[in-house]
Amino acid sequence: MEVDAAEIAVVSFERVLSGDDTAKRAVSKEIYDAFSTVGWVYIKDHGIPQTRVDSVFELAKIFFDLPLEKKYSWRLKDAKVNQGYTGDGDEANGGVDHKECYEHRRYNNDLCPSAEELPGFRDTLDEFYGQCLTLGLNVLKCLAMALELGDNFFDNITKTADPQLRLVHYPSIERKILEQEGHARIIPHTDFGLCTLLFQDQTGGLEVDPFHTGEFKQALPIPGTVLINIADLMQRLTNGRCRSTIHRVVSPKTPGDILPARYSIPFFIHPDADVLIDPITKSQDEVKKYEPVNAGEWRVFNTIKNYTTLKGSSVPIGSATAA
Ligand SMILES: O=C(O)CCC(=O)C(=O)O
Ligand SMILES: [Fe+2]
Repeated sequence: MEVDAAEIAVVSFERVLSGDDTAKRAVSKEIYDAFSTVGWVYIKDHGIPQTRVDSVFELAKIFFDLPLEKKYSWRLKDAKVNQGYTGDGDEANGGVDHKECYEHRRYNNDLCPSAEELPGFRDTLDEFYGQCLTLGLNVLKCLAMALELGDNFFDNITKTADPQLRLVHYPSIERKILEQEGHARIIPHTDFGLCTLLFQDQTGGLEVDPFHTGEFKQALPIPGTVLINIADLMQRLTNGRCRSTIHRVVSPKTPGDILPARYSIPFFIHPDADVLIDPITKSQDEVKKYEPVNAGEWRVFNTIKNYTTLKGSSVPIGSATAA
């Protein structure tokens, strides 16, 4: 079945990195327009060198090519930390994902290959992590500007935040396995933090359901860009103004019975654990659409929900969406 491309704006960040205040305001509006409609935007001229992005993709390939036993020596064990390796089948939320991941953190990062085990891995990921965090916070500064929250609003709720840099490998697989009912490379879900930066390779298969009608559209790879999508806590915080939209990864639109492998690199930005996410209303009459939630509890609850291997523990909190 043919699936159209989603209408996701491509916004140049050059005017934010080197422009004046008027230029920044114009970009902020473009970003807000995207976040309040489809919930996704492509950012180009984002300042992270392509050579760096390429080197992280190469390291991901080297890492995932290691024997399974070796990868399991860094196995993610604790949802509160949510760092390390998860094998194919370890993460699922009501369906079957065909993927393996490695999660990298800045403070809690014990389950990371050492320089002896995988030369350059930790250092490169640490640096890339810093670049993603800077870019993400700059994008959030634009959003704060557009929402008139005060430019440092998001800096103030992410001071000790420990976002998660994820390497994802979707192995080459038979089309007929992936296209079974309930199976996908990653099943439909929304992300649950504030927002996600997403670097993808050229394989394709990422799809977004922008208006939750069940009509998925392709979020095509565009070289040199990073996709940014709104996640659940931002939707709650902005009382629904910014939209956390459902997405999935399915078969790429290429012919053949065997699908090629795909790699992607999401970077999930979460607020500080002690922050209360209470919807911000713009007038006295505006009704809050969501209950306040504690950001730390929210993250742990949703992580546990996603990992089939971590289901033992539980954290009392209201219902939430996936991945
Ligand atoms: O691989 C992708 O393009 C999307 C990954 C994703 O949605 C996620 O990890 O939450
Ligand atoms: Fe996602």
